[in-house]
Amino acid sequence: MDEAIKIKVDKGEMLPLMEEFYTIQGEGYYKGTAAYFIRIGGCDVGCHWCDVKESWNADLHPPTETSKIVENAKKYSDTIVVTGGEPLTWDMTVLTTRLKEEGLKTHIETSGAYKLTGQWDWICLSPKKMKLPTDEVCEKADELKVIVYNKDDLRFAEEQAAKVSKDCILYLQPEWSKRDKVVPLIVDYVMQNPKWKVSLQTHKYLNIP
Ligand SMILES: C[S@@+](CC[C@H](N)C(=O)[O-])C[C@H]1O[C@@H](n2cnc3c(N)ncnc32)[C@H](O)[C@@H]1O
Ligand SMILES: Nc1nc2[nH]cc(C(=O)O)c2c(=O)[nH]1
Ligand code: SF4
Ligand SMILES: [Mg+2]
Repeated sequence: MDEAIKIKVDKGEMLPLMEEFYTIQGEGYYKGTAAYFIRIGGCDVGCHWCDVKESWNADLHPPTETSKIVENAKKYSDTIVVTGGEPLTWDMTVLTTRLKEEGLKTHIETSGAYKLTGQWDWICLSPKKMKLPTDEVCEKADELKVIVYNKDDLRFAEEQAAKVSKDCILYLQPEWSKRDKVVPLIVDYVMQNPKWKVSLQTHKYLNIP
């Protein structure tokens, strides 16, 4: 990569943009709400069931001026969901400062594995066993969304729930390919442990991005 571009990416003035789209938030607390999604490339957490593996290699996604991303996003929605890849791979300060200057609500989807940067109105923390979330993101998370691939993920979910604030909303979300097997487990678990709620990837049922 050109040295000048690399410097800008390091500062968050440019970001490797994979895709952006206006859709309905499919998951978690804001499920059903229209929002503009900004998907930033780059992730080395390595979830074997990740549904956007094409996002992992940041070099495949064009470094894009952060101000251009914001100028475009503001045309679509007052709620912007920043996802990836793992957005906290990058410094989110410039992106979120500019989004807030435009009066937009900033939401993040993150594993929390890297330093929390940026100003967020809503943090969706989806922790992963391979790279655990930082203490700071656990304290600040508004929702905890644990993906359930097998039974051990319920144990992991409780372990992670012990680290978030008392107001954090707790979700169990079936891993998509295992949904037929794990949905009954989740349903039973939530009835037995009603501090948890079910989250489904409703956009996949609706056939929207
Ligand atoms: C693709 S990730 C990107 C953001 C960030 N890297 C993270 O993992 O939170 C967006 C959300 O999709 C969830 N997710 C990814 N693959 C999934 C799958 N196969 N089934 C269910 N949820 C999945 C993640 O746990 C996360 O909550
Ligand atoms: N509709 C829709 N809702 C989503 N919520 C979180 C998503 C993500 O990939 O981060 C996502 C996504 O990819 N599409
Ligand atoms: S952390 Fe997120 S983007 Fe990275 S591999 Fe896991 S689900 Fe995919
Ligand atoms: Mg998705």
